[in-house]
Amino acid sequence: MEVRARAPGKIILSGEHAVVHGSTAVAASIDLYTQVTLRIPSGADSNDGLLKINLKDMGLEFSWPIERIKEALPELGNPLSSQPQSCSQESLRSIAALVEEQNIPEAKIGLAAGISAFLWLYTSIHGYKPATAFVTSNLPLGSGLGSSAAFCVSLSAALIALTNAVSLDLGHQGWLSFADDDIELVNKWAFEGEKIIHGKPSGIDNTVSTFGNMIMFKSGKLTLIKSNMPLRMLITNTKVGRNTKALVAGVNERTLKHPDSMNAVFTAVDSISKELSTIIQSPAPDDLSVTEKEAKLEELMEMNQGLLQCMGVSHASIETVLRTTLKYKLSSKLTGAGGGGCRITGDLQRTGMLKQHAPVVILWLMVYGLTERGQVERAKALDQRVILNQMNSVLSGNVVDKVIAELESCGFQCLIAGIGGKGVEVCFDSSS
Ligand SMILES: Nc1ncnc2c1ncn2[C@@H]1O[C@H](COP(=O)(O)OP(=O)(O)O)[C@@H](O)[C@H]1O
Ligand SMILES: C[C@@](O)(CCOP(=O)(O)O)CC(=O)O
Ligand SMILES: [Mg+2]
Repeated sequence: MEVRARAPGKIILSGEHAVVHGSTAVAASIDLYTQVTLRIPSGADSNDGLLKINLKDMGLEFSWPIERIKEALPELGNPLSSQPQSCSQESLRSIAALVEEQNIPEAKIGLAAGISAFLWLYTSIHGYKPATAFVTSNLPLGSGLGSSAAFCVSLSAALIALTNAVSLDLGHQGWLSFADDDIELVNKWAFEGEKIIHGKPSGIDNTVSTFGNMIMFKSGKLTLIKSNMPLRMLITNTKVGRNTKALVAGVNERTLKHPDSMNAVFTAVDSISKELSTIIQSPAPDDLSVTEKEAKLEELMEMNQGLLQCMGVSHASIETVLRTTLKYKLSSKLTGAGGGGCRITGDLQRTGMLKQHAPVVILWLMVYGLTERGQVERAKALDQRVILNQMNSVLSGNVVDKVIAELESCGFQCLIAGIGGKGVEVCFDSSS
């Protein structure tokens, strides 16, 4: 039996961190994916009695004899794929021991959290069957683009697809979406994996990776957003080390210290996210209102960035990007967990879960109408005369090309992402 699953990364347009404390956030899927191929051998082909995970991009493979897993996690003998289970502290300790046995290279120690999530999800859904999971991704890990969620969602989808808990057309050629109830199950399992990687996730990342599109999310509930504006994002990767779990814990600590002030910050973020989603969804009756909407979105983004600074999750490298884009009158904000302020605490330090790893932070800004591709789209959407006026002022400096060149000269990486595409899909057809 073999299946492939792929799930997208995401950007958070507003509300990261505050969403963990109950505020509204807005997020969209991006066109970068993690893909998991799961092979469960049948009959004589026993896979040497091993459970393996092969991280193809990194050239790393980890494996455990099934007997060793049985001994470490004896309570998982009767897996219930239709009932997502949280990993208990006791199981987490046993999993940490299984991961430690693999001697993950020190430079890649951040992978320990992902490998732990794999062991929990696999054994909870399939029990003690030998199998191999192959993983590839074009998302940078630990960057704010939701690689942890894309990993958990694609893994959960592949695992669930090979059970009786869902009904999928095995003869279907090409990529296939789940039915409504089944996709909820994938999302719930993925959330259990995210808990192992993030500690206290809001669930926004796994939800947007599962359902795709653009979503508004608050306290576990999602509302799909239909954007009436073609948005494109310039994403800047500062390549500064950080870890979501540590940053979320840092915001929590600050909230315990200053509950009233921090709650006021979270309330302000809630209003920003709601206003942002209203603007994105409102119909654009004329050309001017599109420009006005863009200006308002930029202002809201700038306000959200200020509040993220209040939460203590900005970083000197992020400030450098903000200053650089501001020179060109473009606002930016960090997306995802942010950067800096990593904190290592005793118990978790042992498992390597809180150490810094794959070093990147992402920022974004709207580039609709400012790149050549954006201008073509704007030309389709707006009156030609207005476009020419706008293009003249914008093109005189070719703003986006200049800002990209300057950001890259600081050592940052830039990419333009398409947003709001499909969520998780599976494929049983090895030819596509
Ligand atoms: N393709 C992958 N293979 C293995 N582990 C992964 C993969 N993608 C993500 N992870 C796990 O998720 C961690 C990064 O998650 P996180 O700190 O939340 O940042 P982000 O979700 O923004 O990329 C990695 O260090 C690793 O443990
Ligand atoms: C900071 C947070 O809001 C988003 C984290 O995103 P990422 O793991 O940095 O991609 C945490 C969460 O919502 O679970
Ligand atoms: Mg994450």
